[in-house]
Amino acid sequence: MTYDALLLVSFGGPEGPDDVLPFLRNVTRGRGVPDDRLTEVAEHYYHFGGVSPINAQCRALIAALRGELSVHNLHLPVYWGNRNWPPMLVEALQRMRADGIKRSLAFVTSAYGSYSSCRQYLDDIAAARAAVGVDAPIIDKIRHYFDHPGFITPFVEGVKAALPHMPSNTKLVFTSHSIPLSMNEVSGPAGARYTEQHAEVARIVAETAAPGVDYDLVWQSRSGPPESKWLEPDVNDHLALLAQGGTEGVIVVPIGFTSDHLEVIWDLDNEAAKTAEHLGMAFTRVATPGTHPAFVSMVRELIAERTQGAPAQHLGKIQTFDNTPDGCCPARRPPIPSR
Ligand SMILES: CC1=C(CCC(=O)O)c2cc3nc(cc4[nH]c(cc5[nH]c(cc1n2)c(C)c5CCC(=O)O)c(CCC(=O)O)c4C)C(CCC(=O)O)=C3C
Ligand SMILES: [Fe+2]
Repeated sequence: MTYDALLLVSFGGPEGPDDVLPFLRNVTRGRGVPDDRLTEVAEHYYHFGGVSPINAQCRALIAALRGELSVHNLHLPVYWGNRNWPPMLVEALQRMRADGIKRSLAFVTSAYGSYSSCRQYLDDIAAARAAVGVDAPIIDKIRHYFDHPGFITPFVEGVKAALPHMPSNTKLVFTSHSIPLSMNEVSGPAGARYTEQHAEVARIVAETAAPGVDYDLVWQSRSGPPESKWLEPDVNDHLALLAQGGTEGVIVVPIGFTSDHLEVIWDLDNEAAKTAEHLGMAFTRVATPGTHPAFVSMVRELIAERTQGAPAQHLGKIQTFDNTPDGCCPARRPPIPSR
């Protein structure tokens, strides 16, 4: 297959205080997220002047990708469209159509399966194509890359660099975004793909970077009404449990995320770090891939998989698809049970 463009698809985030509430409404439209939760999350954004770092991180990734592609003599224009805040997917597809793009690969800033981390991106791409209408470019999403060396390596390096500075009784704490249990249950053809893929990443990073050091996989940033069941334990509760058991330090590894956006700089660097401080534990948070050269090269390698049949690189042992087949994760989001 040949492609004439690469489209970066991301979440989007507010770029000033006036953007915060409209952005939150875009994200949670029809989702049953209570107002209390929105007010609380708005405060997290206001703490940073209403600016999420995610758009700047996308711009940095695009700049790095353009460099990477041109160094390798790949003349593929790079476009950018977000799901929830400008530049929106629709505008990106309109620009692509105006530029004569017929068929593009899409790299999504989420490495895993599940409705929220994969299918929702596909749904939003499909909706944007429908909105653009006739001659909208065809978009093929690049596969889940959770166990690609380019995603794993930055976390491995981060853990290795942190370990010598930590107390002897230190544990690794892998974290990702919590999702409703109902969403995890229907994720992937056999269910629980989201948690399985994360467990595999935690295992690979731990065994490579810190053999013999205990580790756990926990969840953060849960949303929805308090009564509904989401993946647990929460990172803060887990830190309390570790402290009770005599753990003196934690290396928190945010494997759920590709860049240091708000879930990382607020929910971990602020909330979880404070929790650790109250508990008297040393705390280090490892960087996300961001624009790490291995991560940037990974995108080029994933393109080569699709265009030149380059062998798929997988460090993990679980079966994954090269691409998301139609049957994978429900095309309609499983409802968050409401109160
Ligand atoms: C799995 C997952 C990822 C990782 C995969 C991926 O990266 O896509 C992710 C990423 C992100 N989530 C983000 C922001 C938000 N997520 C929310 C709400 C929700 N997230 C969910 C899941 C995920 N979210 C779910 C099931 C909800 C409940 C509502 C719904 O069913 O949709 C809300 C509403 C308020 C709240 O309740 O927190 C906000 C503001 C940002 C931007 C950060 C920034 O601005 O820097 C990013 C990268
Ligand atoms: Fe989210």
